[in-house]
Amino acid sequence: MKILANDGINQSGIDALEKEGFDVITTKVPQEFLADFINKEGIKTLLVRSATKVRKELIDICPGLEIIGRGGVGMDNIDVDYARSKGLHVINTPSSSSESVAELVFAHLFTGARFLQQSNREMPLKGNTEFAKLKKSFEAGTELRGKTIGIIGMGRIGQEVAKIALGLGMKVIAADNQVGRASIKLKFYNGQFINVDIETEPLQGIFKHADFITLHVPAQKNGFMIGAQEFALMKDGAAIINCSRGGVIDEDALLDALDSEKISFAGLDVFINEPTPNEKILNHPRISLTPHTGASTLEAQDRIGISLAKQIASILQNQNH
Ligand SMILES: O=C(O)[C@H](O)COP(=O)(O)O
Repeated sequence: MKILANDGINQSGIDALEKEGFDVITTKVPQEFLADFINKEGIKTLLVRSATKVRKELIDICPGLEIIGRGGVGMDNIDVDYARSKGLHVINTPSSSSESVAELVFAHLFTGARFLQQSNREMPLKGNTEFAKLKKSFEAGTELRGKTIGIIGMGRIGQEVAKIALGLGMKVIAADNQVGRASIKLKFYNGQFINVDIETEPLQGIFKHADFITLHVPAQKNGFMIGAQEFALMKDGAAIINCSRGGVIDEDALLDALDSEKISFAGLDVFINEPTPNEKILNHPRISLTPHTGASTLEAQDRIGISLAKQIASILQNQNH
């Protein structure tokens, strides 16, 4: 049985699938030729990350498709309900990349707090001649320890962020519109068991008290979650990190908030359009940028590949019984 992994899959995933008897094709087929390829090659399982779109139209013209697998968390690139209504299996790997995304949040936080993006841009240009001047311009760095991080969205990734933050000595506050006001139990093991309860609170509390805000929510169906109004409610000099979905933050409002110094810095892994054509975002000295690489670690991609292989094998096993 042939599997097309159109956005790639790590070797561990390929090995695990081949062990189950699959033939894994990793050729990247452009979106416009995808349906033809699937039909011609008799592909029954299509694996994607976030780049390939699996919309109703594709599902309709590929009647042989049986399984759509998303190697990752967000399924906004797949018409999931429609696919399921047509009897297709749609699977994803919701817990495989949480740690990697959480670590990237802190990469952006440390970057912004210690001016790493400016250092990395400016040192090659003027590092030798203006070393002392550059050093002086980065003197207002801040520690994360002792600061308050506001986590919006306390799912798997939000909880991993909370654990790292606590380890760094930060105060954690959180909001989650799925659970409302609730107590979320964090369990972690670092050679000793530690249990910490986080009480979620309304968004307003996060805006008012957080020094750093990080977003861990799905793609928004009803417009931006963070726009000019929300920035206005934040603490002066707060920072914001978005490693969730692009449409969550209004990019124009973010640029205004940065330029008025309301917001000290931002870290963005996701953008309204990807790749982003927004030159102001790309060139802003106080935005740390990554090209949607939250889940792009060897470890996360290994776990993703193995999880997909296990789920596919189990679907087929159930079909054969
Ligand atoms: O939803 C996800 O899992 C992340 O956004 C990662 O997307 P990617 O697989 O395209 O890197």
